[in-house]
Amino acid sequence: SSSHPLWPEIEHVVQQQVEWARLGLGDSGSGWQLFAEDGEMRMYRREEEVDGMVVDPLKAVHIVKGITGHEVCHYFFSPQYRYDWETTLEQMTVLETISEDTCLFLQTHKRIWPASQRDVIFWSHIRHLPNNQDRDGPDIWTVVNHSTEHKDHPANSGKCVRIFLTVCMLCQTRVIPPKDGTPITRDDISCKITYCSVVNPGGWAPASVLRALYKREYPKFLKRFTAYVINQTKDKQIMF
Ligand SMILES: CCCCCc1ccc(-c2ccc(S(=O)(=O)CCO)cc2)cc1/C=C\c1ccccn1
Repeated sequence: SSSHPLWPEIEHVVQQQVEWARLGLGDSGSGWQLFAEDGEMRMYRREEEVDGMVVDPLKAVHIVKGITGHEVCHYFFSPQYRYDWETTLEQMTVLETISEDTCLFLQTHKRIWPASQRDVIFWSHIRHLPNNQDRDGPDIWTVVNHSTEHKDHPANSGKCVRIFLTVCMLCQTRVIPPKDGTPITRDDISCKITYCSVVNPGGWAPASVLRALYKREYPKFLKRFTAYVINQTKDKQIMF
């Protein structure tokens, strides 16, 4: 609810991330490097370091047929599906359900040798930004995940190194209604996904290890997640 202490930060970060996700990749001078391509999926990163740590921003654009932005955000936000598609997850705890569109998560991720195991605490917020003003404007659904602190789980108190992240899953649904006026089916819909993430690995991790991990894990994650949504929704009513 809007009275929660995190609300002002949630409002600010969501607006900022939606703007960031909707920005194109700029010209080649903006430093974005295409590092993975698979069908309609294109993944870009920028090489950035903070205090000698790799914090490469990532931006992926993918167009997926047969699903809507609402469906993508529903399966990305809802805790009950996460173990089905998040392969690097070891443990997920919902620390607080702030409202039906905002949760607080604690996640520990599988250890990636030779780095030590990581955990993260983040708020997650799902939002529909309808295009009610101009009809042909984009109808957007988004989920923003942004790391935060929690009094019961101080950083680096156990075996895990605390990481920090901001993630935005932004979706625009496209519908091409059948010419003969028959009802819209999944063959008439597609979703343009923009996935942005900045992960600060917390403690030191070798740049080469991190960059190899990102190169391997991010394409796998987005392909697996979108395939999961297609499979979960294929025999269900379309969620617009
Ligand atoms: C040396 C280890 C560096 C840090 C490892 C790591 C931990 C967590 C996370 C991470 C990535 C995406 C999310 S989310 O999009 O919010 C979905 C909800 O789970 C949450 C966490 C990333 C990464 C770093 C790389 C990496 C990249 C894609 C997949 C797996 N690992």
